[in-house]
Amino acid sequence: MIEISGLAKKFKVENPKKLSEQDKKDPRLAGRFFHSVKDVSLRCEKGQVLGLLGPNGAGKTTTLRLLSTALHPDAGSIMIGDTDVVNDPVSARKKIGFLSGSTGLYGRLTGRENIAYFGRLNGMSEEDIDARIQMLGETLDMLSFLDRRCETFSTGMKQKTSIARAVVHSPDVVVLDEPTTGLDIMAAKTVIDFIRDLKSQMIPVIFSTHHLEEVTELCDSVTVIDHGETTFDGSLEQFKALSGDGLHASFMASLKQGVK
Ligand SMILES: Nc1ncnc2c1ncn2[C@@H]1O[C@H](COP(=O)(O)OP(=O)(O)OP(=O)(O)O)[C@@H](O)[C@H]1O
Repeated sequence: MIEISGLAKKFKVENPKKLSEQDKKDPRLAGRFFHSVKDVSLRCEKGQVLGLLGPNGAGKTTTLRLLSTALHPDAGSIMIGDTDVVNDPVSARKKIGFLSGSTGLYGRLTGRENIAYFGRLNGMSEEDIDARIQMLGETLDMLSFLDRRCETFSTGMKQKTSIARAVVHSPDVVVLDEPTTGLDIMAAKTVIDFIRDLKSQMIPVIFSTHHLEEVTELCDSVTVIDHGETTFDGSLEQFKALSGDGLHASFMASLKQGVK
């Protein structure tokens, strides 16, 4: 189970002139600080898939980076089971598989070498790494290109390799930041099937997306973040019930109504 409550994170704005026009007008900008995440709470039970939705700049990536220990929050708590992520990030990191939108692969290493390197960082034996890569290679349909250098990879090949790398150590929970963005239909389907497979193993998954059809297909619960605050956190059924007019209308309603 993953439980986040009252999460907040602000960034010091070094050069206000460099802010985007959207950020300059954003009420989260206060003096020299931009309060990217102001009050985010969510809950994802064992074996559930949670879809994190929100407009551009809402604070989804910042929330997921806080959850994955890449950032330290200013306020709030994050629990994975009985592990306190904020106060014990080293233990928490072993439990989390995190796909960030920005992690690069080592271009001169093969896909297999990139994944194996992370396995070693996580203290896995060579035997376990080999077996795990074989399994992930099959599930993510990567066997045909695993032994090529990553610098030759397509976007889809890179994303599959990044996902395999994120979960090589068999984490208890998986956190994916926009895992299907930029992928073609076949690669996106493989990633969706992979998330479904994690769910069947009772591994909770939190992923951010702008694709509402992925939410219908995969999610048990939905959290909407708007301007750094949770405006909806509930089951897919409750989310659908926000409007009788489809998921897009539910999303719009979740922003307007500020339903908690
Ligand atoms: N290091 C930083 N310094 C200053 N502002 C930041 C920093 N990181 C993020 N922000 C701002 O915080 C806000 C939230 O950003 P974040 O990337 O979390 O949004 P998002 O919901 O993931 O957006 P998108 O859907 O576009 O990926 C944005 O306005 C962004 O410009």
